[in-house]
Amino acid sequence: MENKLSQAFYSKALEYIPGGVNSPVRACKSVGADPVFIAQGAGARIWDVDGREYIDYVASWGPLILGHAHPEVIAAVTEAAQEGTSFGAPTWREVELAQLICQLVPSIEMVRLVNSGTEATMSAIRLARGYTGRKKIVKFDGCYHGHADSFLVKAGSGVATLGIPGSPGVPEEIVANTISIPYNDLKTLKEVLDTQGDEIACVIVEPVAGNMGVVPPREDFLPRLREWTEQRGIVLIFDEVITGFRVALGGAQELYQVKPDLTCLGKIIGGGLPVGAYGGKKEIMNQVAPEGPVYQAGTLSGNPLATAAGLATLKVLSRPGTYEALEARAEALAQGLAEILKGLSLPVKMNRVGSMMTLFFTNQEVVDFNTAASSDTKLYGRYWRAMLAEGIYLAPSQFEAAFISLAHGREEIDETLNAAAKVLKGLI
Ligand SMILES: Cc1ncc(COP(=O)(O)O)c(C=O)c1O
Ligand SMILES: N[C@H](C=O)CCC(=O)O
Repeated sequence: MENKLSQAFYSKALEYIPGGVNSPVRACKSVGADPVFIAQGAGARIWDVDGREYIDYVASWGPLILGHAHPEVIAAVTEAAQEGTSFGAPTWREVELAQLICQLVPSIEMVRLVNSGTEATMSAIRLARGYTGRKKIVKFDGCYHGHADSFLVKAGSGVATLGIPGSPGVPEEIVANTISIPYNDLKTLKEVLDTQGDEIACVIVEPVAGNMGVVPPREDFLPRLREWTEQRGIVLIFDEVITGFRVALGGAQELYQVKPDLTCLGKIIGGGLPVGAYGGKKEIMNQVAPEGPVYQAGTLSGNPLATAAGLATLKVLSRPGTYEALEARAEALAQGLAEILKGLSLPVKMNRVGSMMTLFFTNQEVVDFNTAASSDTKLYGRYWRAMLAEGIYLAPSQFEAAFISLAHGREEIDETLNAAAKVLKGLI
């Protein structure tokens, strides 16, 4: 594979950027490859700096649900940029975006915009602690909530990919207040809530896990979580940074009909520009400064370009039939892959919720991090490299999701299935 320019950029990057990348999973270490440097994207496709074309299932790790360089998003960002890129003062698009989020996400009555998913989750747990006057937080093994100190305990995504148990630099005193328990495990959850409930400020959960690969919630997991936290005055936080506007217009809370107290958003609401948000019940959100005492701020928060891209994206997503179209494409891909796998004796399990899916290279049903971790990551690496050679760009880790966008049409799905048929046969 001709990749001279990617190699040259990577060599230079290694001199100036730790590991040559600005986020660890991009380094492709776990799939035994060097990163491909991307030059441009359009619709479902991207091109690397050496001119090779790929069908993209990373979608910037989820934000690009409309595909790359969607004309309405580009027009909105261009118009906003011509008016000025940042003011550090209130602007009208922030209010429009906040209103739209409150209208579309069932549990959100008020929302604060920030610059990343990490800022959103970090601020949400501070708010939950401030509101309840309690210190402990509960999270689930293999879920990833960004890289704030409190979350770097048995975390998913790059932390799981690189096999890092926690992180040096995170004080023990901080993570002593983080309890991490298995996903989908109601028995352990009940025990923890029964024994430590009055010290617990919040439970934070990915309502569909995406950062240990895709793991759907068991049928009673979210309803019990809601019921038991409410009974104990614990704030329930849905981290919908991936699932927000992905699995339904109103996110996982709409899909599963469970309302959290606070919701964290990011990715799609920025249409590919840096953004995050946390919102929920007015009674809790009113505790945020300057209305209340819980401090949180941001120089670029509510940025005109990011809010313009987010508004344009949400407007397209709000059109009738959008999620049905997305589901049809994802289902076609999933069915095609299932057909291919049926004829092969490969240890592969597929998990999918709407337009997010993962092929786990294991014989076990994947319901939590332990079962996800039973995957043969070396085999995934072989699959990834062979798919890349066929022009299919997948997440360079077993513990991530593949994202289907509205730009993935029949042509892209068929090309992907042809490649997968060839590659999966070659793995036997
Ligand atoms: C569920 C979830 N929460 C939080 C984050 C953190 O978001 P960001 O990378 O924008 O800080 C991510 C992704 O990185 C995520 O997938
Ligand atoms: N899984 C992460 C986010 O969802 C991947 C993004 C990153 O850490 O670079």
